[in-house]
Amino acid sequence: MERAIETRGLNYAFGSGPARTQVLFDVDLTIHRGEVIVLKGASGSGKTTLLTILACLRDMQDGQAMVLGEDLVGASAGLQVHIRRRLGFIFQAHNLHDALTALQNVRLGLELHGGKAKAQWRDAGEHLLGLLGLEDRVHYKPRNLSGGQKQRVAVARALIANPDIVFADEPTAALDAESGRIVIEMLKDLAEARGTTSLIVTHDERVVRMASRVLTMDQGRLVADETAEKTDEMEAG
Ligand SMILES: Nc1ncnc2c1ncn2[C@@H]1O[C@H](COP(=O)(O)OP(=O)(O)OP(=O)(O)O)[C@@H](O)[C@H]1O
Repeated sequence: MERAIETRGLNYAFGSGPARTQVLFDVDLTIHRGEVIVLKGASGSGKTTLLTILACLRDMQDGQAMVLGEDLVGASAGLQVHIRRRLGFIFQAHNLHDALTALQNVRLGLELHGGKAKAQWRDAGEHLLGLLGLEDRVHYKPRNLSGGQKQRVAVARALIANPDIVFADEPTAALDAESGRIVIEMLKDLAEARGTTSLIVTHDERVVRMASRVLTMDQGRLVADETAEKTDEMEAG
């Protein structure tokens, strides 16, 4: 199976000199295409730090990491941008643009990519917003949307450009149970249909139960790696 993410001996520290605090220790991780993975662990255990390194939002310091076949060690700013174009981001602070409607905000997710033809993005954007239960909010501006609705717009924006890996940090925190389930189901459908990989940092037990694999961090180390039993299908081959 093709690898989406691979790390070996990854270490990371904040600060320098006497203020230096190491927050990631010797992280070894292999994630294949099409896996929907939850990363959990106590507050401060290093989940967000690991996520932002793998998402090329933070420079590597020590160890090895490959993302989508590209080496992050010594990666130039240009290479980091190239990798980031193949990623989707769903963060808690959804950062929607106030002056734009829901649909226009979703379009922003494409501007870095320039992938889809103009006529298509609109349909794709409306389709995604519809799947997320926002068909009657397509032309609303963020100030007229609830927190959970804004979060769903951010999900659509992250997915519009067909990313190879989706990085999500507490994507369901602002959502009710049903909306949260829909978002995770979408990520699972994309995994199935396109081999999209998702790495989801969450404390939400409902999300943990839906993941195909659950990684647990404790004080900067990966301490557990559990694969959910496949009950409804057999592994091909
Ligand atoms: N910019 C920073 N400067 C210094 N220390 C930081 C910085 N960002 C995070 N840390 C520290 O690194 C450690 C790991 O933080 P991180 O945000 O990765 O944890 P987390 O597992 O995502 O926590 P949470 O579940 O609360 O979001 C914590 O001790 C935190 O205080």
